Amino acid sequence: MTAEVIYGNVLAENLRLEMREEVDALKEQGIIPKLTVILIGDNPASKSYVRGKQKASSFVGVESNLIELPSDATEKYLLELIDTLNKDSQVHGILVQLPLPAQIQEQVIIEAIHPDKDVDGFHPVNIGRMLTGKDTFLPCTPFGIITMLKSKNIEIAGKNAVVIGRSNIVGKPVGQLLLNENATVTYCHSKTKNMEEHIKAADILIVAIGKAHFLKGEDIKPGAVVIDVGINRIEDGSLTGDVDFESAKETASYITPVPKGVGPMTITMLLHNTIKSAKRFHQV
Ligand SMILES: NC(=O)C1=CN([C@@H]2O[C@H](COP(=O)(O)OP(=O)(O)OC[C@H]3O[C@@H](n4cnc5c(N)ncnc54)[C@H](OP(=O)(O)O)[C@@H]3O)[C@@H](O)[C@H]2O)C=CC1
Ligand SMILES: Nc1nc(=O)c2c([nH]1)NC[C@@H]1CN(c3ccc(C(=O)N[C@@H](CCC(=O)O)C(=O)O)cc3)C=[N+]21
Repeated sequence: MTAEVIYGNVLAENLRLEMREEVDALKEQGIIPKLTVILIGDNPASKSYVRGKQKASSFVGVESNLIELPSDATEKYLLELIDTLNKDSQVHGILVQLPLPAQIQEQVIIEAIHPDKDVDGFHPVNIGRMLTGKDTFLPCTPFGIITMLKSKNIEIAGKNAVVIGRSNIVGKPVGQLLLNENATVTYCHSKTKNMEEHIKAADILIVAIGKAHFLKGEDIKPGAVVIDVGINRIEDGSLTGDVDFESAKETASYITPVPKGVGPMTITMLLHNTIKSAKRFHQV
């Protein structure tokens, strides 16, 4: 079997075209969705993601404002900046690019962003709302993954979904969203025993660990759906996922590539959340 490739970039482009129309209509009512991105330090990967976000925002018509801080910026300064943005009625979404330098505690910053402007969906209030299945900002990468599965009418209910990785931004929330869709969810992580057995039993596999070519075609059940979240820069400078795409596509039924897979969907869901926030603020 050769898998059907789910191109996130194609789906993302279609969704962005729809969003552009929605934003045009909002602008006619005087509403301009606005996202503020805070980038601390000069990590090249972070800079590259932030550029992607800026480009996509301008395509859709979402106003996007980038605030760059030096790598020695203090937690106190960042908290004051967030407080100002929380109070700024023109700003609908605030995103602080992760990871943060060591002197700044990630959780303190995440909790300082007002839940109504937390378009990343990382605030505990929004995580709690997601957990209980309430309407909220869903974390962008997990939301993008569910949207990709649904775009291909892939059945989730009753399936064995295995998530490899348990970070707060990807692994844990994607498992929760799959559970909300009635999958039977297993999480694997660095302490998991007999991981091969879990992987072999998976109908839907989400790989989010950050290790190039970790998963091979021979590891998976024939016909499994494979979602590759990993972004790894390898020796030759190119990007590759956590999945050995060439071998896995011979065994899987559906597979996502890297690049052009989950990454562009993450950015698209960020714009979706920003537009949602603007609409909610203006009660439309
Ligand atoms: N495409 C996109 O939009 C996005 C892509 N990414 C990419 O996804 C990948 C994961 O990111 P993130 O979740 O932030 O990563 P983290 O580094 O925060 O977490 C990695 C997770 O993988 C687990 N893990 C690591 N090695 C193994 C192993 N050999 N076997 C089993 N589990 C393992 C860790 O386990 P433990 O908890 O036990 O340490 C941890 O839970 C990265 O490549 C990142 O760049 C991230 C965000 C968005
Ligand atoms: N507060 C916060 N929110 C995030 O959502 C967040 C973050 N911090 N920190 C880092 C991770 C990573 N992330 C990516 C987004 C897009 C691509 C993406 O578009 N990738 C392209 C390739 C881009 C390229 O060529 O460099 C692709 O896969 O096709 C990748 C990774 C968001 N993250």
